[in-house]
Amino acid sequence: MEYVVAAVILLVVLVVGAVGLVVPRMRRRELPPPPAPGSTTTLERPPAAPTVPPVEEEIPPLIEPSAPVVAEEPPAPVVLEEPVLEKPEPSVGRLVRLRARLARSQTVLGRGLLSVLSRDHLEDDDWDEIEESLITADVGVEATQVIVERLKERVRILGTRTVSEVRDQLTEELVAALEPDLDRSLRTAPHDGRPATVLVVGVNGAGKTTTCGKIGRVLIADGRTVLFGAADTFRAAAADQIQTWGERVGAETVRGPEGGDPASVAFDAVKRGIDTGVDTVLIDTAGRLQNKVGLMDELGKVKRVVEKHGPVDETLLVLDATTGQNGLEQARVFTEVVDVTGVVLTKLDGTAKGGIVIAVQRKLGIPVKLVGLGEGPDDLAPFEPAAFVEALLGGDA
Ligand SMILES: Nc1nc2c(ncn2[C@@H]2O[C@H](COP(=O)(O)OP(=O)(O)OP(=O)(O)O)[C@@H](O)[C@H]2O)c(=O)[nH]1
Repeated sequence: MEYVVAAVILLVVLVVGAVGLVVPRMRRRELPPPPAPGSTTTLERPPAAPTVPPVEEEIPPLIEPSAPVVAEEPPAPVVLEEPVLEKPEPSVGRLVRLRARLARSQTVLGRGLLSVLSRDHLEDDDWDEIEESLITADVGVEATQVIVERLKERVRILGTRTVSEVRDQLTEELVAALEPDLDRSLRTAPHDGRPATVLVVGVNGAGKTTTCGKIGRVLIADGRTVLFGAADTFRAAAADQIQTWGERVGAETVRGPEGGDPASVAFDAVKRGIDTGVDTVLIDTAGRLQNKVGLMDELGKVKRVVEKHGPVDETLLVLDATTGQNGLEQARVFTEVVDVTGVVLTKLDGTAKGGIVIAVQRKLGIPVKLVGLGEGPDDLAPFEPAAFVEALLGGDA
C-alpha cells in the first residue's frame, strides 16, 4: 500500500512538472498584460526590421526624353555669329543734313523776318514786328534788342536794300549773337593712361540718356572707343536704355543695383574705363529738379567721387528746347552745383523756338555744343552757328 501511495505521489509530481513546463511556453506567445496604472514601462528596442535588398530608384530626367536616339550624323558645329554692330553716321556736316528738322523754327524766324525786312520802307511798326518775331522764337528780350538795333543801323547806313542784302545782314547779326568764336569742341581725347570723362546732367526727361547714347555714337563715328556709366540708379529702365545704346555700337556699360549709390557706379565706370583702356567714359546721371537740394548735393558728390580718378573733362547740361525760357533758370542752378562746360539743346525739332540757342548762350555764358534734332540714333549734331542760322532762315548752307 505504501508503494501504491508513493507511486501515485510520483505520478502527480510528474504530471504537475510536465504541465509547469508546457504552460509558461504557451503564455510567452500571448500579449503581455497591460501595465498596472502608475507603473513604469520599459520600452524595448523593437526587433530590427528585416533587411530588404535595395531597390534601384529611377531618377526622372530633367528634360523629357525624346524619341529613342537613332544613331545619325553628328550635328554641324554651331558657329556663334558676331553681333552686327551699327555704323553711326560721321558727325561732320550732320547739322546741314538735319536742317529740315528746324522747319518749324524756320517758319517763325526765317520766313517771318525776311518778309518784313524786304519791304520797301521799314517803319516803326515793321521793326516792332521784327522784334516780336525774335522774341516769339525765344531769342530773349535782351538779345533781340541788340540784334534789332544793329540791323536798324545797317539798314540806315546802307540805304537801298535788296532782299539778298537784307538776308545777308540778318544772317550776320544772328551768327554774331551766337558768338561763333566760342570753343565748342567736346573734350573727349584720352589722357596718359586715363580716359576722358564726360558727365551728362539735367532735369527729368530732358533727354539725358538718349543724348548720352547719341554722343557715344558721335564719338564712335569719329573713331573713339567709348564706355557708358549708368549712374541713373533711380530708373532701372535708364540703365537698360543706355546698355542697349552701347550694345548697338559695341560699347560696354557699367551699371549698379537699382537704387544704389550713383557716385559709386560713376567711380566704377571710370575705373573700368582705365582698366580696359577706352578713350572716353560717358556717365549718364538721373534727372533731378534744380530746386531739390538733396539731389543737387548728390550730383556734386558724383562729380567729386569721379574726380578721384582725375578731373572731369566735360560736364554737359542737357536742356529741352521746348521748355523755352523756363529752362534757363534750371540751367543756372546746375551751373552753380557742377561746373557745366557745354550745353546740349535737345528737341529742337519739336519747337518753333529755335532762337532759344541764342538766349541760352547769352544767359549762361556757356557754349551750346550739340543740338538734338529728333529721336533717331544719329539725330544729334555738333552745333555750328553759321550752318544753324542758315537752316533757320531756310537758305542754302
Ligand atoms: N523729338 C526729340 N525727342 C528727343 C530728343 N532727345 C530726346 N528725346 C526724347 O525725349 C524723351 C526722354 O528722353 P530720355 O533720354 O529718356 O530723358 P532723360 O533726361 O534721360 O530722362 P530721366 O532719366 O527720366 O530724367 C525720349 O522719348 C527721347 O526719345 C530730341 O532731340 N528730339
